[in-house]
Amino acid sequence: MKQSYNPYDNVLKVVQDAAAILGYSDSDIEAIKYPERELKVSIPVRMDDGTTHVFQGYRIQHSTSRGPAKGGIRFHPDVNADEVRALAAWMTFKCAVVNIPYGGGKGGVVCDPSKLSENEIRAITRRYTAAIAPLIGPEQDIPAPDVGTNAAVMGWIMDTYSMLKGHCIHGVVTGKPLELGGALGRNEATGRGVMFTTLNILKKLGIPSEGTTVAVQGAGNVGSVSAKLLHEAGLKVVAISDVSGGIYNPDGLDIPAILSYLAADRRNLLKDFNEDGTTHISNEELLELPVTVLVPAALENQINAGNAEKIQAKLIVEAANGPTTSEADEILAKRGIEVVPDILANAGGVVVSYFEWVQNIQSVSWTEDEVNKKLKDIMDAAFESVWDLTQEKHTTLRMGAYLIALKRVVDAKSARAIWP
Ligand SMILES: NC(=O)C1=CN([C@@H]2O[C@H](COP(=O)(O)OP(=O)(O)OC[C@H]3O[C@@H](n4cnc5c(N)ncnc54)[C@H](OP(=O)(O)O)[C@@H]3O)[C@@H](O)[C@H]2O)C=CC1
Ligand SMILES: O=C(O)CCC(=O)C(=O)O
Repeated sequence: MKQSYNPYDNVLKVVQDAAAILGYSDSDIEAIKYPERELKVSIPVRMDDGTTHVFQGYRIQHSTSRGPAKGGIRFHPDVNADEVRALAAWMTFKCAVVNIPYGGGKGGVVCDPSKLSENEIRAITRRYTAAIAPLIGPEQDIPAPDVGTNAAVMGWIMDTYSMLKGHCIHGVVTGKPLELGGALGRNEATGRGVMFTTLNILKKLGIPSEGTTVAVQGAGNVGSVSAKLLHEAGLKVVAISDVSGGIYNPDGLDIPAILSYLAADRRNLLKDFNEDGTTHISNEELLELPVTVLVPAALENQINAGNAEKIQAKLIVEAANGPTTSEADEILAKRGIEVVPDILANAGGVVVSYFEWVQNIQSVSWTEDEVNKKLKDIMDAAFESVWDLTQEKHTTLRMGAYLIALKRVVDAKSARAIWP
């Protein structure tokens, strides 16, 4: 099933369903079905062993109707054009649902960072940046971190772009190191937004947060910060995983100890982590645990027609982009399992990226408290508006989020008279 899965079909389906509810004609949404710009690049790199390897990369701008394209860069072996297209479109709707002045874009390089040295990753980043330089810029398209990339990679992008332009340009990329104009709070922002959203939905459903059980799939930037902040908020994180599999303790995991172990060395894997009361489970088993909240924070297509009937969680908070397929969505809705959609739940990252860009272009800096407070205000307001619309229209939260986002994108296109 995973091989034939095309995430861009998922995007088109939800957009078409939302358009039908909004009463839009095919012409109203025709332009939204096609990414505005797609660039495929070849990236020759001299590897540490002296051989030359040519990596394939992409930068795709789905929409710039509401502002410059915005979205992360993924370094992962499974990167492909349809995945980047879907990720770019999700960015368009994510920025619209939280109402920040951006369109959507995404980039990726087909590579496995776990098998590359730091020198090789830096060489890929520099050559990739040079290749996509005609498309990016603070007013055109602003990359950020995603799977397999981090603040260091963003710093190399900023440096390469600045070298090409002949002067320092902080605002070309967000999620940078603090020394290069990175925003305080950006590293934790996506997970912090996931935590705010989880607390918001629990409150609406009348479930107390204290002691509520959570399973988190993924222990990278988003998974680890989500687990940490949910743990600090009083929830009981009973399972977490990385690419090697997961660990489970029904009495609750020692999240600080696990995160210190993972942070100590990038080669540390959860399959080698042992603690009293903890059992090792697969990523598939983690998704089917008897928990109240499931937080998928790894890749797309994790909850699909093959396992949706087996999900025991009452509530899924999508920290990853596209973890649930359209088929699974229908099954979960019929089973009464609430899904807080990716474009809302994981929007904290791009919201703080927006704050970083605003600070960069104005040459000002905000405190971490200011950033976190403004983030909470935006996440809470977006959640409330989606929740209220969902109640009014009797739809899922995903549909509620798309109704708001699609209307904003169509209104912007129409105000610009993008179609003749
Ligand atoms: N970074 C950001 O700001 C944002 C990210 N997102 C989304 O969140 C998700 C995670 O991104 P991020 O945390 O940045 O990425 P990271 O690269 O930091 O972490 C990815 C995590 O997923 C694990 N993983 C990789 N492959 C698999 C697999 N096949 N099964 C289970 N786990 C796997 C990785 O394990 P290992 O480390 O062992 O390889 C790692 O724990 C993605 O969907 C991304 O698009 C959404 C909004 C913003
Ligand atoms: O911070 C950003 O600009 C985008 C982060 C991202 O790629 C995402 O939200 O999926």
